[in-house]
Amino acid sequence: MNPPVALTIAGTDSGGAAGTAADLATFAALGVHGACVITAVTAQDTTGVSDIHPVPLTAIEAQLDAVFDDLPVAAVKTGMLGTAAAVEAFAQRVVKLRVTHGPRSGSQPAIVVDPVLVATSGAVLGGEDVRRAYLDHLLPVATVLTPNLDEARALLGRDGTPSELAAELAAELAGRAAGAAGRRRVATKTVLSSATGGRVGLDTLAGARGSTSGDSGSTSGGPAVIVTGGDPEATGECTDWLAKPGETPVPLTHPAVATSNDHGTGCTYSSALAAHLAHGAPLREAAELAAAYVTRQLLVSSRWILGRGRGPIAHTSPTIEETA
Ligand SMILES: Nc1ncnc2c1ncn2[C@@H]1O[C@H](COP(=O)(O)OP(=O)(O)O)[C@@H](O)[C@H]1O
Ligand SMILES: Cc1ncc(COP(=O)(O)OP(=O)(O)O)c(N)n1
Repeated sequence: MNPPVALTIAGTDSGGAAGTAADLATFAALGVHGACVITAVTAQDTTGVSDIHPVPLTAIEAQLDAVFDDLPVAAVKTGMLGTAAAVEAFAQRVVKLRVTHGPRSGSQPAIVVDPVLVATSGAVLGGEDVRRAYLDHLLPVATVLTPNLDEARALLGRDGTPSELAAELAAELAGRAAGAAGRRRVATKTVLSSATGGRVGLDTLAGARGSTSGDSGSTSGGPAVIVTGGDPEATGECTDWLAKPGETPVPLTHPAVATSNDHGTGCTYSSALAAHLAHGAPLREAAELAAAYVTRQLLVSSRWILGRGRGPIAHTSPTIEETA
């Protein structure tokens, strides 16, 4: 039987901790075939990022064409997109997929957006124009986004508790999704109407709204939001907050691992989430399974001494570790 397919759209990390290295290893560990679209090449190690080389937009588009024209992608995870143009191009692709397939065809991928802006080392991986492009274009059409606390604060431009930030982001994006859907509905109707001699299916119009079916994401037209992190050192626990538009945020708590080897944790979490969605898990269950996977991998690497800075979260096979 074929495995589900997940796609990562992200940058490389030459140190093998974050970016596509983390994403593809996580997909493989969770029984998913991983495809990858590279957006940027970074020179990076456990101490920081020393160089960033963005991939030209035409090459990103060509990679997207190659994957979507050939593979049945069940989930997409976006990581470092690097430029506002790349963010916008992928957002347009998502809208096109929804218009082409319709919301109830079963062939629409879940879209997990890790809105990467700054690495733990402090390196800027996306500037103000990228932040704006996320808000204006990609986040409103996502299934779920997974900002850490700093990213949630940056996206909203204000501070708050993690649960407040999650709820406010979900509300803000639901508003933007509704506004964008209205504009797209008019444009789509015009385009499809002329292409079909006036016949426009209701499913097609609903698909252009960016809503998601089932429980892979939100229920009312905007993305779900998971603000990750919490304060593990203070409490011995990590709490991620899951918010869906119009619903009270839900705390998802798991044990914290005492470790400084956590480089790549956010990438690993969002990829694990995409992998479980690709297997068909409902969103909350996928989030809990993703946190459990991250916790296990942080435990595996907690005693490693690799590199001069914050070492990598483990991407080794748990089976090999457990039998060593
Ligand atoms: N020390 C830790 N022990 C267990 N889980 C952790 C730890 N640190 C982060 N996590 C979990 O890893 C996932 C990614 O979170 P986060 O660290 O906020 O990402 P990022 O690397 O983007 O800052 C979340 O589920 C979070 O709860
Ligand atoms: C190429 C690349 N993409 C993303 C990140 C950020 O990684 P993340 O897992 O969110 O967190 P850090 O541990 O790096 O802060 C990255 N560093 N490089």
